[in-house]
Amino acid sequence: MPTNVLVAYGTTNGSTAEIAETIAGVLRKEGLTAEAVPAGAVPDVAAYDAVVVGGGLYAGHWHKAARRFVRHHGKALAERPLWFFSSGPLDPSASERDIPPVPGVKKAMDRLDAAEHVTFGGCLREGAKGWVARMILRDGKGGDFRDFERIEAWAAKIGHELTLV
Ligand SMILES: Cc1cc2nc3c(=O)[nH]c(=O)nc-3n(C[C@H](O)[C@H](O)[C@H](O)COP(=O)(O)O)c2cc1C
Repeated sequence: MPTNVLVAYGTTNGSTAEIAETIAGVLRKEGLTAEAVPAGAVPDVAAYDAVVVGGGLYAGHWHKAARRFVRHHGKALAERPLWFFSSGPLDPSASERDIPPVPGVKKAMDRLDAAEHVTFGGCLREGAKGWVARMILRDGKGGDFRDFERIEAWAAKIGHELTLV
């Protein structure tokens, strides 16, 4: 049976979900079984051999659903190959240099022995929830800074690492 990978994500406005779907799609192309699922909708990770967890960044923290997910499933996650990603910066910085995980995510990485963390650019579009989002958009500071080439390359690397096991 092919390795079964869960890509769990925490999102408010859907852009992290699209990153997670892209990662799962690349892993499937690599011959693995993979699905992207909202972190809050995963009751159990027992069926998965490896896990990727991603969250949108909000005020210096991972999205709440991603934080809860790693807290609730910590023991099982620590027993599996594990990767983290964040999606946040609304500028090209994430494509230009490595942006380290926010402190809470770094702590979870150390605790659960995650293999790697990557920060991808974020996305904020018209219709985003909340008054802060509306203010950012009003100031012309929104946009889509996700680098799907980089996302796909990262997913392919995970796929290779899992098929080597
Ligand atoms: C209220 C608010 C707070 C944010 N805080 C951060 C932040 O602390 N760091 C960051 O890099 N991006 C921040 N962002 C940008 C979001 O992380 C970005 O829009 C991300 O793509 C959202 O993911 P989602 O669409 O999956 O919810 C913030 C956006 C909003 C609207």
